[in-house]
Amino acid sequence: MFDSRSQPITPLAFAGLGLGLLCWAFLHQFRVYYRLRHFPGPFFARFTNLQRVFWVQTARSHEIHTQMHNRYGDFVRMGPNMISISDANLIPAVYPIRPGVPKGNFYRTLMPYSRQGSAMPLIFNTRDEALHMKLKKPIAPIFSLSNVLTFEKYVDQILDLLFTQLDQRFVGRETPFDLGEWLQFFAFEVMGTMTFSRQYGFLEKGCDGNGLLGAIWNYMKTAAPITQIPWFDLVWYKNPLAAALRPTTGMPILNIVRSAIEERQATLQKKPKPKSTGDDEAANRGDFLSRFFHVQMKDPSVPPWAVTAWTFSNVIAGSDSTAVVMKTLWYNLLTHPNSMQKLSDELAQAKSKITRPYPTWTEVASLPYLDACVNEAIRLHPPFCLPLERVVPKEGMSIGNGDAQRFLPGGTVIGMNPWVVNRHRPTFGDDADVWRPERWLVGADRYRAMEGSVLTFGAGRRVCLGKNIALLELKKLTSALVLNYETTILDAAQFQVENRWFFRQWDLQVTIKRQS
Ligand code: HEM
Repeated sequence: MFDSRSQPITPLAFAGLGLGLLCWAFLHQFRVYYRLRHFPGPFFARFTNLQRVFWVQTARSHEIHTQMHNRYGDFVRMGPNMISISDANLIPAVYPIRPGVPKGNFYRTLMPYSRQGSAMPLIFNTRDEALHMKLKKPIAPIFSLSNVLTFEKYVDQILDLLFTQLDQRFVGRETPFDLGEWLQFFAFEVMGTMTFSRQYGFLEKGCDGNGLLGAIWNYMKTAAPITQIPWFDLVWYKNPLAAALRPTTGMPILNIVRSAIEERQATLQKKPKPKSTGDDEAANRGDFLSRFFHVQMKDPSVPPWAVTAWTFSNVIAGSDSTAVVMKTLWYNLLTHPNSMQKLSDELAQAKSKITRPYPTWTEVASLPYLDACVNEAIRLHPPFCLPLERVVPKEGMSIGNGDAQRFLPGGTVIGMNPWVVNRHRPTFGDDADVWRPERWLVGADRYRAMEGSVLTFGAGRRVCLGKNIALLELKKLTSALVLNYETTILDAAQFQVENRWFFRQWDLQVTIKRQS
């Protein structure tokens, strides 16, 4: 009888095995190269994603992606299996409302990972379309505009805190300070208060005292290069051995969320249980956390960890992103005195009386110039600036019209970079790179066309859930600041940007006085 254990492995067998592996690797690489050979792109992108990693590490990948599209056209092969698309008209094809074009592994790298458990899926990062619906459907109504307005009182509360601090620390002292940092503090405090009625203390202390903001930035910076080679995430970060040996980057944020939830759970347990779960009205007067608990109580199909996932989503997706747009908006208002003057005149001459010191949403929501400035800032500086990746369904799909139509085989990763799309010249004009709010004031049809072509909030099935909250904050904060303060930028050249997938800015040094 043949006994394999007794057969020594000969050098010849080794050589055969090595040769077999080499052939397999070669054929695999050739197949990967061949599938997308029709798409133009930089040479190395046909064979490796490392170039994409390198681009991210330069912190200027938005510029590199723009150059690539200028050079190669609307469809660019940026990796062996990745096609980047730049034509704003193709947004509905790449990001359809229907299911079937799920998010790619890019998003797995953005899942928080803890030592206790595995990666936590959030509405934002889950690739599983059924789970996405399960998480999103029960809470989507909370984010509708009418519901969001029930959170307006929280914005006023934080505006009050911001103004008190600005008055005490900077007004009348000619002391320069980083307005960008204070806008970030503001956005975080608003989300913390709306979400779990807690302030982090950034505004009161005037700094990132507990290191939360640093931790979030670190989390984004660590994840950014890995998003381009997601397999590496499993080897280097998301496995029990790696997690046991070093702290995971998402931990401090999760800890704050968990402690707020535990505190609330303890309070709820002390209270007498309601006779029915039907008191929607009472629950909907509270913060997000009370509404999330209410939703969970009413719907047994909601997973037990959903409240943590929803709460974490609010903190991580809703604070820094809004702050980034605020910073761009303020940088541009301060460096374009003409825009500042127009906005100030609009507020002064508004037909309906504007409440001081904090205008209400109803008073400012439809002021055309304010709206144009907000839209222009949203267009010019998207806070998430790498292609938002999706996976082509296995039957493949055709994208584009006429001669420009391309067939993408199943499994191909496709995506559009909001920075590139928002500067699509045929859509936004030849001056797409510059601040010009007036482009939004040329009629309803043009406005709608441009609005549908801005990718800052994503699009389709996975479009941002918190857009109404962001707009509420942006319009209220901007109008309140313009009405109450006279702000002067010190040195516009100091303002810097850094794109690590999350695309943030630094150093918006200003001085302020109270408006006379
Ligand atoms: C100016 C501010 C904001 C910007 C630019 C922004 C941008 C985005 C983008 C680009 C996406 C989709 C990403 C993709 O396709 O991969 C997204 C999704 C999401 N955003 Fe926002 N966001 C902002 C504010 C907020 C706020 C304030 C909240 C919540 C309070 C929020 C919650 C979410 C959630 C839950 C999703 C996931 C939606 C889904 O997958 O169904 N965002 N956001």
